[in-house]
Parts: sequence; structure tokens; C-alpha cells
Amino acid sequence: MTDNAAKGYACINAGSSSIKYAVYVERGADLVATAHGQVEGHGPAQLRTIIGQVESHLAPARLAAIGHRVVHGGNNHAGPALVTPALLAELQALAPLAPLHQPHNVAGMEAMARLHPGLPQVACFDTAFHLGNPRVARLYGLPRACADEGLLRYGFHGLSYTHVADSLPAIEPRARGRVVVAHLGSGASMCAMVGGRSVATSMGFSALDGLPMATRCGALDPGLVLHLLRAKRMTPDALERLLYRDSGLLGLSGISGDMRTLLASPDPAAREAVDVFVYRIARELGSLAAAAGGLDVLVFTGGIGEHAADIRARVCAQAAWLGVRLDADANATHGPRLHAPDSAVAVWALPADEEAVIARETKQVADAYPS
Ligand SMILES: Nc1ncnc2c1ncn2[C@@H]1O[C@H](COP(=O)(O)OP(=O)(O)O)[C@@H](O)[C@H]1O
Ligand SMILES: CC(=O)OP(=O)(O)O
Ligand SMILES: [Mg+2]
Repeated sequence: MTDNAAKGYACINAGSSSIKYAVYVERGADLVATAHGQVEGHGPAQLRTIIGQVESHLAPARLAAIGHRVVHGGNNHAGPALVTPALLAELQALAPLAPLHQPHNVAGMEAMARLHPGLPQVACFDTAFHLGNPRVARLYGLPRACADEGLLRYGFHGLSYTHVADSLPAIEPRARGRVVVAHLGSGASMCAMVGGRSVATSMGFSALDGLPMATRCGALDPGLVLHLLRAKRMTPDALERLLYRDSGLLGLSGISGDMRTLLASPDPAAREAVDVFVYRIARELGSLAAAAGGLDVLVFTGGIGEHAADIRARVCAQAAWLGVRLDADANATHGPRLHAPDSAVAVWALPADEEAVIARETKQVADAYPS
């Protein structure tokens, strides 16, 4: 290994159910992926597997920096940031707002710092993409003092939305128009973009809001939470477990939070869980189209958005009033172009690639770091 070896970047994306990783290597002015993978679950064993994979896919490049997806960046980060002890403390303080993600994001940084002390690490924030949302989109109807202390809508999945915003102009002439993206994975949210920038999104203060997800409830009447605390005497920990881990598709079906399992199940409760998921996406689409002032393009991404033709077909059927018309054959084979010739709205299915955005942001920050 020499100093003039190409630079390589490891990308770690700790989501709610798994850790995705990728290795990117510089080739001229480009960053090229040499590995993409996923390990289920979280913990030291998973991180060790990932480190082994990263090292075996790096050569002959040298590891120049490690980038991490960080779900919650609060109000201070409109772009990626170098990981420092002060930043780690800041991210740890935000952990209660994203309990399924933030502790794993921070654990990944700490593990890599032990393994590669001195190597720059970069935090790439899900919240950054939405930080420029209009203030009306960010405010809750709470007393002003609450907003002053940060009780605002933040929104998440920003790295995935950035990837869509970056990819769309090459394939879709109306990419800079009024676009709604549905990121449908284990976590699920939707985002309205105008001119390639987020103007509104379905997740809010935490990654619980908006759509029902694999195990998270989605939007709830806060009166219901008060009822659970008071009348049912639930403790905050029990409530957190109910809302983050026992609800959503899993809670509704009583079977699984995994869409593939539910689509294959003849159980009426599985069907009803899927019905609720589709219904809520269709309603959110109307709301986000209103925020964008109309709808030119609809994009599906995430594991469900990319692979579940049936879910896309049902959402699009409920969006006929917006001028959405699917090409059934294109949809069955996952497009990526899904709209019929007479559709007023362009519809696409695109892979979610948060790691590509992590690689780019990591290089950008690390290149500015004196090595
Ligand atoms: N072929 C498929 N049909 C339906 N659902 C699918 C398919 N492939 C993956 N999924 C669903 O995608 C979801 C996982 O999405 P993914 O984006 O990988 O999750 P994560 O949020 O963990 O990154 C699961 O509900 C899974 O069942
Ligand atoms: C923010 C979020 O819900 O992320 P994921 O989909 O990776 O769980
Ligand atoms: Mg994900």
C-alpha cells in the first residue's frame, strides 16, 4: 500500500432492521462501488463481518475515510460533518428521538474509531435534506416556545431522497417539477420535492410519524398516547416498545412486519394490514401533492417500492384522480418506467441507494480534511 494508491471509502448504513454497507473506490474523477452488502441485525458481530468485507473489497485502494448514515442530525446539520468527540456527544443526545437507529449509528462510529484510530469518519444525515423545508411545513400547532426548543418536524430517509433527486434528471424530463417519492422499506416515508428540493415529508419529529411501517405505528392522534399513559398506565418504556416495535404491519397483522410474508399470506389480518398500508400511502400522496402544488412525477423506492408490483398498482389505482395511469406490464417487470402513455403523471421505480450518497458526501468532507 502506497500513499498514491487510489482512495477507498467504506459506507455504513445502519437501518432499523439491518446494516447495509458498501465500498467505493476512486477511479479518476468517479467513485465506483466494489461491494454492496447487508447483514441482518445489529451488534459487534455484525460490525466485524462488515469490516472483514470492507477490507477484502478495498485492495488495491487504501481506506481513506469511513462514512455513516446518521438518522437524526437535529437542527445543526444541513450537510455531512466530520465525526469529532463533540459531534458524537451531540448525536448520542439525539438517540431518544430515534431509538431504533441512532444508537446503532453511533456504535458503528465508535467501533470504527477503535479499529482505525485517526482515520476520518463522516456523518451523513437523513435529516439534512429536509432542513430547508418551509417553516410552515416544520411547525406543529404547539406553543411557540416548543418550536424554539426544537420540537419541530425534521423528516428522515434524506439520503434515499437525495439519491432519487440526483438520479431522476437523467431519465425524467419533469424531474425538477412537482415530485413525490415514496420510500417504502422497513421504515417508510414520503417526500414532496420541487426543483429537486424537499418541501414536505411524512415523518416529523421522530421516525414514528406518517405511514405505518414494518413495526412502527405511523401517525397517531396524540390523544391516544395520553389515553395509553393515563387510562392504561403504560410506562414510557412500554409505550416506546408498543409504538416502535409492536405496531405497524406486524401489529396489524399479528403475523409479520415483512411485506413479502404478508403478501403471501391468506390470513385476513395480513390482508387488512396491507390494505391499511396502501390506504395511508394513497392519502399521504394527496397531502404531499397539495404541498407541492400538484403532481408531475411519482417515484417508488425502498425494498417494497422497488419490488412489490402489487403494492404500487394498488397505490396508483387510488391515485387515478391525480392523473396517474400505470402500464401494467411495465409495473409487473419493475419498469423502471411504469407510467402508461396517457398518464398525466410520470411514475418510476428506482432502487434506494443511500450508500452512493454516503460515499460522495464522505469523500467531499474527507478530502477537505488534512491527512
Ligand atoms: N419482492 C418483494 N415483494 C414484496 N416486498 C418485498 C420484496 N422484496 C423486499 N420486499 C420488502 O421490502 C422491505 C424491506 O425493505 P428495505 O428497503 O430493504 O428495508 P430497510 O428499511 O431495512 O432498508 C420488507 O418489507 C420486504 O418484505
Ligand atoms: C428513518 C428510517 O426509518 O430508516 P429505516 O427505513 O432504515 O428504518
Ligand atoms: Mg432503509
